[in-house]
Amino acid sequence: MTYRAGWIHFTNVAPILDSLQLPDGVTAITGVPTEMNAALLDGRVDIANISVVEFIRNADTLEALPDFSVSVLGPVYSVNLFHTAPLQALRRIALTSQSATSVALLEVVLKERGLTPVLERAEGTPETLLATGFDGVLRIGDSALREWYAAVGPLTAETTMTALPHTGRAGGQTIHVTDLAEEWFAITGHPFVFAVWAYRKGYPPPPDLVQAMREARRDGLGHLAEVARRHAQKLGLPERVVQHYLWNFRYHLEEPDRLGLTEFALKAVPGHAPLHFGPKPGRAEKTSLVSG
Ligand SMILES: C=C(O[C@@H]1C=C(C(=O)O)C=C[C@H]1O)C(=O)O
Repeated sequence: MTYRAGWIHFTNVAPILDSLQLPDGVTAITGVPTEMNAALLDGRVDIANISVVEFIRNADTLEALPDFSVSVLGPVYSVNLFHTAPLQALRRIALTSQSATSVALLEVVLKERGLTPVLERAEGTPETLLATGFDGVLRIGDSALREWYAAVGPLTAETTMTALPHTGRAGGQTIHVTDLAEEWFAITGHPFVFAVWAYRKGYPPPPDLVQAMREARRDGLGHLAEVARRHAQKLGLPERVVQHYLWNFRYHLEEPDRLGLTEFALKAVPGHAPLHFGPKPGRAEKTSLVSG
């Protein structure tokens, strides 16, 4: 029988997915987070790297791989609130329909800061939305990374990504950029987990798929400069920017990531069912970070 995978194929998972060789009997489709969340929940795929908040909301029916995630400690660069007024003064924020986790993270951040702007789903670029009655726009993924860099770049030989300003220009106006993972770090001191690889309980992926994913991740992280070069071209961004962007992710769901996940689950989905993870890989299956 075929085992069906659904991949959110944003650039941030390129170090895992680019060199993944699917074993025989495994098929894959791709889509944005909300599409892959729905595909897993309504049974069109058997495993997907889904929005972590959907994993938490559906903890009674889902389980996740114990050693895979898309996490960061500090800024992420691609989950951004673009705004024209200061954060404290925002009245109306447009939400991307691609995201579940980042919407929930925005709600947590606003609550922690005691802010109550109106949140509405609306599509478009930050420029067009900010010109049509919204004073904040939430964006995720590759387009958010590009829009962030267009507003606050360029990166010069003397600066680093973390030194880039949080204010820039777009469409002739001043734009503030609030990185939601950086906000999370300021509030909690923990990493933020955006995605986990989840499947329906009792229907785990075949071991050769998981092994292939571990090998692909080892290969991707061991050749990060090449992955970054390829994707810099696709994104139309400098290689240094994409290399820093990718190097900054944590893909292993380690103890600090789990602490961040537990805290987010408490804040975003109070009363959720216990979270379940598959068995950790045995010694023989463990893969080191560097290839060779
Ligand atoms: C960091 C990101 O994480 C993604 C954000 C998601 C969401 O907001 O629901 C889901 C999966 C993640 O891979 C990003 O897209 O920029």
